[in-house]
Amino acid sequence: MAENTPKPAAGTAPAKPKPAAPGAAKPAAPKAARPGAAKPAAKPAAPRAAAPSGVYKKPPVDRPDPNPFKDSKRDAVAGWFQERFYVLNPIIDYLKHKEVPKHALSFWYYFGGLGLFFFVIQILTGLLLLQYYKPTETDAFASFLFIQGEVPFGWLLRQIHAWSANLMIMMLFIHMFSTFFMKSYRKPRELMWVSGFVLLLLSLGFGFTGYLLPWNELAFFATQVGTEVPKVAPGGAFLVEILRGGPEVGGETLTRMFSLHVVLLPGLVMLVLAAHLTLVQILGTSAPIGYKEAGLIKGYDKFFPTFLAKDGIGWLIGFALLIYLAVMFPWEIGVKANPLSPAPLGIKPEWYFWAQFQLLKDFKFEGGELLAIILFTIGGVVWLLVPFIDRQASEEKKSPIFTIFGILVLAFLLINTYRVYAEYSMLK
Ligand code: HEM
Ligand code: HEM
Repeated sequence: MAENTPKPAAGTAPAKPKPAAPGAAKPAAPKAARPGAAKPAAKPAAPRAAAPSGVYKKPPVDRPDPNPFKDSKRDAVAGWFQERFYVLNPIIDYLKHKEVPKHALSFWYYFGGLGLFFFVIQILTGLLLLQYYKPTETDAFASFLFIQGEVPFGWLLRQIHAWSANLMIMMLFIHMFSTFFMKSYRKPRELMWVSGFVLLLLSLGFGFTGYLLPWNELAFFATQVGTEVPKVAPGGAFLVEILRGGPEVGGETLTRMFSLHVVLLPGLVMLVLAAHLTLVQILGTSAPIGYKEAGLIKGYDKFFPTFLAKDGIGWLIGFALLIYLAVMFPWEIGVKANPLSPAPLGIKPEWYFWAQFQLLKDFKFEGGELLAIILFTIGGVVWLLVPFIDRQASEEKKSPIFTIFGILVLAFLLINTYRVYAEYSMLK
């Protein structure tokens, strides 16, 4: 009997129960009243031949058996779920066959998973911080001090949240550039690139909005500088007011940054992330152009469970690094923000905005800031559309021009970031 299969061995998939397809194994014959059904199944199914001639009788509908599993044994957990969610069986079967190619560059496939890992850490620690954090001008810094000094392990939570934010963004940059240089964005993975790019923007938004929350001096003035930027663009003054909740950074800004940080951004990230990860599952992992033809693929790992287990090792290493950094290199607490005091020396944003920050500093001539914003926006749009512009890669042909473009973008980011680092480390 199909439903009554012998007990499957632990770890192996239990034999698939037959879904209640119409007309499947079980004859539809005795259509017993469905439990809970309002009316008993119309009339007992009369044999078709017995219909009096001339009177049209609808043929009986062949409904699925409401419980095709009544005789099955329910002792295997996986089997129990499979009975209830059998419509998902084709998807599970599909995922079981997913494979990840092994080659010299396989190492770079771990960074997307690491970004995901640090994001999960952010959600967990963020929710715990929320139990004590108070997002008001008067209480924010005090609650932040309370978390750091009084709450049991509060200091560790805050340090983990702050370090994991940095590690997450670092992983995303590595993930983005590695997928760029492997040309993983090429057909049919364009939307993986586009959704990934949106995720990077949202994650930068997380960093920007979170930075103000401790309400210390550095965060306050950095947010003032950061929210000032759009002002030079047409309609920018309006955007600045929206961001700040008024003409200046103040309590309203804190409320806005807080709500963006803990409500809007998490919701948006979850949506886009769901799309990104679904695409990862549907389209699978790409291999660099020409690798297969040149015999450079050394084999394949099953995604479930082999690659996932390897991902897990990466997460353990990431976690160890995170705890080490959080304990050994605590982020400073600073002093409470005072909007009336003059801006102290050395105000700068988080490191992941340094390249743009430097560009704005370099373009300090008449109209320069607007030009910098325009250049950056055009650069961002081209970067977003790369999968659609790089036709060569989509035809599985090498596209060295795009590799050079990627190297230039990376060099620009690294050099400008280093310039800010060098300049500001001298101020200390
Ligand atoms: C649902 C997810 C999240 C929640 C509920 C949350 C919540 C919070 C709260 C309550 C604070 C203020 C406490 C404090 O400053 O120590 C905070 C700070 C912060 N958050 Fe989040 N957060 C989340 C996700 C993220 C993500 C994904 C990132 C970055 C990519 C991030 C980056 C930051 C940063 C940089 C700070 C300031 C850290 C500091 O200097 O103390 N957060 N977050
Ligand atoms: C929260 C942010 C992100 C998460 C959690 C994430 C997660 C992942 C994961 C788990 C994979 C599969 C394994 C791998 O190749 O690493 C993947 C693949 C991919 N991601 Fe992301 N990603 C994020 C952001 C990005 C960004 C910023 C980009 C680029 C702009 C991007 C582009 C891609 C592409 C093109 C692939 C396909 C890789 C291939 O098939 O070789 N992702 N992502």
